[in-house]
Amino acid sequence: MTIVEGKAWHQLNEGQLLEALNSDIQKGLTADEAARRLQEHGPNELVEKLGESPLKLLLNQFKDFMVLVLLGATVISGLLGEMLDALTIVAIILINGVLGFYQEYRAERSLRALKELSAPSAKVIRGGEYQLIPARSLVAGDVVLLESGDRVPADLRLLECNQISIDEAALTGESVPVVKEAVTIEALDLPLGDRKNCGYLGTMVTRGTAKGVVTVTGMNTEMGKIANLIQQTEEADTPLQHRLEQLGKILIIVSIILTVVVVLAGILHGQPIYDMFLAGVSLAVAAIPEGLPAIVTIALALGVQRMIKRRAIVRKLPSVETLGCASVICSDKTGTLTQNKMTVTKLWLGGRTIEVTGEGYEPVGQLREEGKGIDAKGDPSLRRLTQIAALCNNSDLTEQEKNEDPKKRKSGKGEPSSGDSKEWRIKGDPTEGALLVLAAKTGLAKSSLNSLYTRIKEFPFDPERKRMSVLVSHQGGKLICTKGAPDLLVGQCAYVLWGDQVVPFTGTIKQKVLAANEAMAKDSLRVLGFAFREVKSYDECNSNEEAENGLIFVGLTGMMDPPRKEVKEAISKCRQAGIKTVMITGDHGTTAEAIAKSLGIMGRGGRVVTGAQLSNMDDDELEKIADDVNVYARVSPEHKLRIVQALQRRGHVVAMTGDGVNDAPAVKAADIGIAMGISGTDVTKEASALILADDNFSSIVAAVEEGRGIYENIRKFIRYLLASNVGEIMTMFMAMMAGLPLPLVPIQILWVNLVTDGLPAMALGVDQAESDLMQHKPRSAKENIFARRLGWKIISRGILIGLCTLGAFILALNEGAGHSDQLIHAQTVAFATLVMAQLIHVFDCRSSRSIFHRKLLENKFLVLAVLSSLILMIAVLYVEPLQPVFKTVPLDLRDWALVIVAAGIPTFAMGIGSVLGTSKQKNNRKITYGGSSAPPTAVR
Ligand SMILES: Nc1ncnc2c1ncn2[C@@H]1O[C@H](COP(=O)(O)OP(=O)(O)OP(=O)(O)O)[C@@H](O)[C@H]1O
Ligand SMILES: [Ca+2]
Repeated sequence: MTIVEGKAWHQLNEGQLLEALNSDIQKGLTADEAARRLQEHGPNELVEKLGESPLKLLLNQFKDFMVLVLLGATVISGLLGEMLDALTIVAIILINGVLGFYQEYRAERSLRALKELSAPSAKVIRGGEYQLIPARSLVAGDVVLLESGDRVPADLRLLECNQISIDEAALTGESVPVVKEAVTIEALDLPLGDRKNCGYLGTMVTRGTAKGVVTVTGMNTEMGKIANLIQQTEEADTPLQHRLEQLGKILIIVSIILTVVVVLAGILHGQPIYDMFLAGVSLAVAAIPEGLPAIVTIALALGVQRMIKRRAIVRKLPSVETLGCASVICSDKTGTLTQNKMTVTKLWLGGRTIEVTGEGYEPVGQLREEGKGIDAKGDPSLRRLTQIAALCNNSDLTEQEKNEDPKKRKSGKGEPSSGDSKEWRIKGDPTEGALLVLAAKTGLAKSSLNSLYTRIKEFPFDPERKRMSVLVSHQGGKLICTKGAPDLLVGQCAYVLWGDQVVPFTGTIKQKVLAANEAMAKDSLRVLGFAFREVKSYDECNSNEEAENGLIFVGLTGMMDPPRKEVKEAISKCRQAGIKTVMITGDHGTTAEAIAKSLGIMGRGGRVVTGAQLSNMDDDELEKIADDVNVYARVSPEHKLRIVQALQRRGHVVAMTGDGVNDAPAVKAADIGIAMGISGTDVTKEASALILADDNFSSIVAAVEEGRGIYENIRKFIRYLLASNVGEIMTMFMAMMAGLPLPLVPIQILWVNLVTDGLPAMALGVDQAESDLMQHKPRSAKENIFARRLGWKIISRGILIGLCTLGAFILALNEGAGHSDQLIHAQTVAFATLVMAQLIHVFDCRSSRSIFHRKLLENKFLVLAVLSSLILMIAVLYVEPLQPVFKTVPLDLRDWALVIVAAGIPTFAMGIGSVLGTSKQKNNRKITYGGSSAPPTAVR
């Protein structure tokens, strides 16, 4: 416990506290002072247990069991006087280790960079101004603002509390949020949970707002004290990584068994024991796909980086895999499907309809009724409406310098800024901003109201009530001003303003209001209602229930919120990909439906379900209809959780967006929880697997696309690596069984493992997606990695590669009968055939169909990798000093003809077969589905 003058932080009163921290509750610290303190005390971070040091990572590469065996083999070769063998093996072990190190190091670094991207921020007052800064640069004495949904960014003493509750479960285990108060507490020894005037790093604000001063930061915080206990939660492997690790273990055992069989068979057929031992060890090393986990991590990490470029930030690596399986995307409407650039275009006031012209936030435009302009000043109900709109409002409308375009700045030769270098901007909620623009168009500025009215209290907006109110006082008295969803607001009104008369809110008038609401909603407008009443004493307004009652209804505003341009295309892409899009919105059903229709979300027979209907359904009923619903409107956040669960019970893999605190449970429950990067709260972000940097629906679809591509790429290189290994083993196995000499010498096997297997496999990890990637149904989350005939392909191509290599070996052996270098020549032919067969086969692995279905040179990395492998092979064959090392002789043109024919067979024979197969399939399909109306099916 940090003690100041013998007292703990919670015991100090405001004056003592600010003095102790040398801060100012109004102005905060100055930027200089904050920088100085940051320098002195260090960043506000929990010191992480360092990841593996690079050196340790490097040494780890040599701990591998097989590498140890290889080293043993080296020692034996050395002892037997085969110095060249020994040196080469050592060199290969070293290169292998360095490559492995590089892979893992890169994977680790990109994962760390990801972590930093989703780092939290803090709202502070510095030098008298509000700022958003990275939480790590907070210092003691900083004045911090908290609001619902925030993560507390350091340990704070709270000095102003506005109905704030904080969930401290992360610290105390207590799951009920603690109500905080800005009081001074006498008692010294209090459990953390009882220190009602403090907030602690890492806890979550569930409602209300507060202002506090940072007392301690980083490892000195309460969370810091227990950080060593909690941060050991290691990054878990993704399910795929886990499965591949198990697969790797099985493959090790199989390879060792096969190797032992090969060695024994060789010895029985009279091969020298030492040769067979070395060959066996090399074969085992080659056959074990030791690089697999690292390549998977790289494929995932690089994919994640591509996603960042497409504005989707992955917080949890396993979600990359789940993304590819998504079958339903549930999305918020406002800001995600639409632009959240609101403009009021229509008003309804006591039976009159008024059009508003002008676009964007510039307060220039006209109000017209039946084609004629109207004078706002002489229109009492209009003035009342704009007054409520501006008072019951937490946003600001300002004219600011345009952010200069960096490109222009370069070319512009310091010209004086022209007239349109300023633009109107909104600080805060666009819905409220649009209302300020409307008020300004009638000549009413919020700033001029502020001098006449004092805000006493606010009943903040919450998505449950769907309205907000303020209590203000002015010379003439006190006023409640309310705005919110009209269908709910009418229930709180007893009177209505009709012209300049206040009359009872009868059933007929209510019907008129609701009809006007519907009519605007049909035009896709977002409709808000406005109401007010005079109050005599503040006692009438202790809670929102008391305050928002017996109100006088004034009118409606309808605002346009255009759909985001890219979204329509993204939605149709989803449809082709067998992914359903569902809109979940707090907005009115008719508005939601109109927008859903314009975006193509509502299919034939689609349904709109409202929150009220949802509340009347039990979970079974919801589950029954869940597949047919396209739009959920006027929902409360807790409905979202039910929707996710219903869809999951229907067998869907659900992606769900959210922004507010109350969305967090649904976001957490979804298979892919998605938080908004701009409008989202910390709580939701922390519950999410994916953050949308631009809040944009199309970024979700981009992420799904990447997710699918990454998975397919992983399958591609698994296919390549394993087929290569099967080929290597089969060559040796069959030769030994047939009593032939060794077709490949150990050093060649090691070379193939290092060069031919390694580089191209990595290039496959970043391969372009196939063109039909988003044209077939999502794969099942339970799908085996070898599904869709991948296992069959691996084994069949592997065996074919082995057969062809062996065939070339036998032909060369027979042809060269009698020559002194007969065997070494045949071995060189086998070596070249194996390498070429793999380098041709790698192009086949890019396609789920055949080599003829992809552009050959599309993947530049692959072309480079294959070229380097080729060059290295040619070097091994033709550079004289290398020949004795790799036991090769130069090949002539006739040899090459044999090599190329033999190496081409596995890929091209199967490729031609598959082309014939596909055309047959196509014909069949036409018959089955009757032409072009065929549903999207996987052509696998
Ligand atoms: N600042 C506000 N003040 C008063 N009422 C509001 C305010 N913002 C929204 N509303 C009302 O509450 C309703 C629900 O708003 P909410 O923010 O929950 O969802 P939304 O923004 O309409 O849509 P989505 O859930 O798709 O983002 C709105 O339709 C509107 O009628
Ligand atoms: Ca290998």
